[in-house]
Amino acid sequence: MPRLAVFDLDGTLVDSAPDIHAALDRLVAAESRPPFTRAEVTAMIGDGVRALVQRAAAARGLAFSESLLDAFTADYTARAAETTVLFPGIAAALDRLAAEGWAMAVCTNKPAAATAALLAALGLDGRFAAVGGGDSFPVRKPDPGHLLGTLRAAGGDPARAVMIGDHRNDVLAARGAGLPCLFAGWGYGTPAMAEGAAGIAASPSDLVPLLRDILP
Ligand SMILES: O=C(O)COP(=O)(O)O
Ligand SMILES: [Mg+2]
Repeated sequence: MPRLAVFDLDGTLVDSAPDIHAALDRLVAAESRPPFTRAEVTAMIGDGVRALVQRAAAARGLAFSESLLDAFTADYTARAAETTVLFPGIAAALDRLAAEGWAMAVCTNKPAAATAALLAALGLDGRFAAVGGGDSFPVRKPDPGHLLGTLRAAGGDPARAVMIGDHRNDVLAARGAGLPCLFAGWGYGTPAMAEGAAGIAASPSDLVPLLRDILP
């Protein structure tokens, strides 16, 4: 069975904060509220779209509602790939892992529809053996069931798999599932969130050697 690398999406494979930021600004501008700073936005990413919109609404004195969530989700899904790109070095790392026989999957708290649209726009839709979105299973990260469900869909073996992510939720899901987690230090998380990770990759160019160390 091939080794499996399970990647988080936002802040790990893709720099999606600019499009998330733009969509949040459009949402609150419609309610005559001022825009966000990038730091405010990246601190709100990681627990899925409902938590994101709840945090954004609270930060701008708006009442959270299902219609606010639906408005954000529809707008963001349609425009998720306007400025979002892979972090520099990710394409080369994925190519290298594929060449070395690794299988790959995505486990993200971003809803599956926006995830699929984004991966297709980036030409990555054929790359992954499975994509587990934030609404693909009854649970999501930090619940290990999200990671284990994605791993199972990818046909992976938990003893031959590594999670790579930039948030505490990625480390917690991996630990709960009994997998090592490699922390993506270039993402939106803070250094404290790496606690419990098997290692920290400072940049995407460190990914392949560190993954080889973790799973020879
Ligand atoms: O949608 C989010 O909140 C974060 O998504 P991620 O799990 O890909 O980082
Ligand atoms: Mg992330």
